[in-house]
Amino acid sequence: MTEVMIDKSAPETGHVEKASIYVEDLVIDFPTDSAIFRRRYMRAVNQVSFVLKAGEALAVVGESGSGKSTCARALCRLYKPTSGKIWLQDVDVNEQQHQLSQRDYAKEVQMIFQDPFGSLNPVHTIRHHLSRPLRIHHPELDDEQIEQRTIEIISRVGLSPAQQTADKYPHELSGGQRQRVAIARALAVGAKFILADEPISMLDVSIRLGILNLMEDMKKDGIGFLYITHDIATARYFAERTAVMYVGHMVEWGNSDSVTQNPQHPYTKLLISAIPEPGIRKDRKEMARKADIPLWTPTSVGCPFAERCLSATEQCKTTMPAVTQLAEDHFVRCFLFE
Ligand SMILES: Nc1ncnc2c1ncn2[C@@H]1O[C@H](COP(=O)(O)OP(=O)(O)OP(=O)(O)O)[C@@H](O)[C@H]1O
Repeated sequence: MTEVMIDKSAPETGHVEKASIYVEDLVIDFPTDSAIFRRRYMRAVNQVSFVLKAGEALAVVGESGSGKSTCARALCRLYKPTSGKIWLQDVDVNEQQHQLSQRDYAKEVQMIFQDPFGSLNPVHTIRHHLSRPLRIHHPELDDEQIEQRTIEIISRVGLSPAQQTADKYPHELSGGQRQRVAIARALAVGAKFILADEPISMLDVSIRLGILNLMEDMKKDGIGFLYITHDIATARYFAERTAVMYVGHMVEWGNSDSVTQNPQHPYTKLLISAIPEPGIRKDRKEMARKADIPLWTPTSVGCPFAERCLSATEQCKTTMPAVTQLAEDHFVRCFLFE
């Protein structure tokens, strides 16, 4: 696999110099029935574009069902895009002709999940969980080197004493320790990108920061993160850039400080209003209309937030707003800014 970095400019993501994983107009439809003819579909992801860069994090925030995990799964090649492209460096990862093997791809891109226990095998020790990917992805290493690397990686993710941890089984570790093992496994593979799907949401509040700080350290080693979260406050803490998704659409994105400190899209404002602040009572009823989250289909039109938006006009119900650039790295899809 070639290591050449491509130079692409992503119209929807601003100033992109050295793209690493580049997602262009990603669309993912899922069938909603099993009819052979006239099968109906829902559109889980619609025209999403973004770039993941080495050594940086992009946070994707939004409510449940907004298409965050579907994007990550498509990046892992678990779902094939209905349309749109995903590039790893200069390779189209879904290109049939020069098909990148899953093993080569997994070496670059790994996913970690909300529930680390679900991705660890209860009958195997931590040593087994880490030495196996080392053996598969680094066949040049002998047994002694594999043991040495295993212990190094366990220490690297902050689990000590490393030798004793290696002998433990997943059930003997706490939730936070298990998430560190999941991260260690991505390191054992040698992944350059980690797709972290709500990696701290199931953990005790007291240990969440430790995991975020570990991932922050890994950015310094050049690892790029897609950080999926409901929690816009941690997005700002951990990620350089933030994209806000609603019903499969990216509605606002850019530099995390701008998006979270100076939100412009009515939906981003609503999300931020949901962050609890001690001593301040907020009335979210004033921020949006009560309406069901729409089921988006390939034939849906307009802005997905129109039904809930207090500023919506007739135009919002029939036409998708274009992208407006608000600042050097701050973009929004909303007629209020056109
Ligand atoms: N394999 C699938 N088959 C059919 N529909 C799916 C599938 N995966 C996801 N969906 C639907 O796609 C939409 C987006 O789901 P997705 O899991 O990506 O959202 P999310 O933002 O990650 O939500 P959460 O935060 O709850 O994980 C949802 O309506 C979901 O029901």
